Amino acid sequence: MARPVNVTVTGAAGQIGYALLFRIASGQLLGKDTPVRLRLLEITPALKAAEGTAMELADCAFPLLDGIDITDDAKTAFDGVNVALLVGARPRTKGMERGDLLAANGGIFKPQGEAINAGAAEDVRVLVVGNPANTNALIAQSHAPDVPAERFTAMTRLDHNRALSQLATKLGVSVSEITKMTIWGNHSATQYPDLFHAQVGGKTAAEAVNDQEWLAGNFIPTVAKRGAAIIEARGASSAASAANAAIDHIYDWVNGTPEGDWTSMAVPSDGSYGVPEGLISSFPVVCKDGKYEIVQGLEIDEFSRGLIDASVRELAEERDAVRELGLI
Ligand SMILES: NC(=O)C1=CN([C@@H]2O[C@H](COP(=O)(O)OP(=O)(O)OC[C@H]3O[C@@H](n4cnc5c(N)ncnc54)[C@H](O)[C@@H]3O)[C@@H](O)[C@H]2O)C=CC1
Ligand SMILES: O=C([O-])CC(=O)C(=O)O
Repeated sequence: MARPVNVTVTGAAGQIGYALLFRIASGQLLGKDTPVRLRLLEITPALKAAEGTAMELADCAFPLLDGIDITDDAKTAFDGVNVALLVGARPRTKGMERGDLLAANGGIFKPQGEAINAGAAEDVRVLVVGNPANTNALIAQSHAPDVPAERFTAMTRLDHNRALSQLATKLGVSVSEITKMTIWGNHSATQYPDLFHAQVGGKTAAEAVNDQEWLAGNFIPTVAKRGAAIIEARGASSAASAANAAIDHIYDWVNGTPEGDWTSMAVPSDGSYGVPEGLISSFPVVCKDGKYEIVQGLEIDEFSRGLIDASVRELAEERDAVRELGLI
């Protein structure tokens, strides 16, 4: 049996945490041969609830679960961490301005970035789920100068999976018949799900759909606003589907994307496709040998260009706002 991998989950007592931890412990994050040691980071008032979840994890008797530690101290939580899932964040509440939200999250992601810098394992991989995910990842990354920047990523895999599902339903095909879906930009309503490079039945998805009105007026807004639609329907934000996407993101990063396919991850831009260097923006990526690479050379038409630019502009504004607040 391989050596146990240290997986830290922040916000472990929250709703995504509850949907995520059991799947990690059962081997779905890293594979059926890899034991995991879980570290749960919570704020002090939520430690008791995290203990309850840990009791339930114990009651599952997962053979791959090597141990569980619970803490409210970021330094302890990230000491020796191999996979860091940063889920806990400060949600926007009534009357809160955008700047207040960014500042409150800065108070979470700055110390967590510092703790990752201080104690993480050499091979650490970080996925930020907590919103605003891309900018929270940027804050954490900027406080971890000794960790390679590309190890900090943010989650757009839920958007990617939502896009696959919407397209499959429209075309009456299985999601497994669709490859090369891409989400560009920010995990927000400005994101751009791209059907001009997705493939289905030997054509691009845009050709297979052959309905620009549906693509622009229905598909894109449905995917981009799906989070809000779930909140409206469920009375709570997406949790199981978000946990599922986090599992997919890390699993593919570690084990590779399937041959001939790619996935979407928000990663630090190297300037590809005109996205300013350093912004943590969603791109098509291929994962291999435990690393990801941004897919190069895709032709971007005027329609896609405008939508990618708009989402990237929003990311640049968020970066400028956190810079002004002294958070990066
Ligand atoms: N990127 C994506 O696609 C998605 C992101 N999200 C975001 O994920 C985040 C978590 O969602 P839920 O689990 O539903 O929220 P939740 O409110 O149920 O749980 C969040 C947990 O984080 C904890 N927390 C707060 N500050 C913390 C800190 N400094 N350290 C450790 N834990 C801390 C809270 O005590 C709480 O238990 C939210 O920001 C949500 O908007 C949700 C769905 C999709
Ligand atoms: O809006 C939220 O809090 C949840 C979210 O990110 C999503 O479902 O995409």
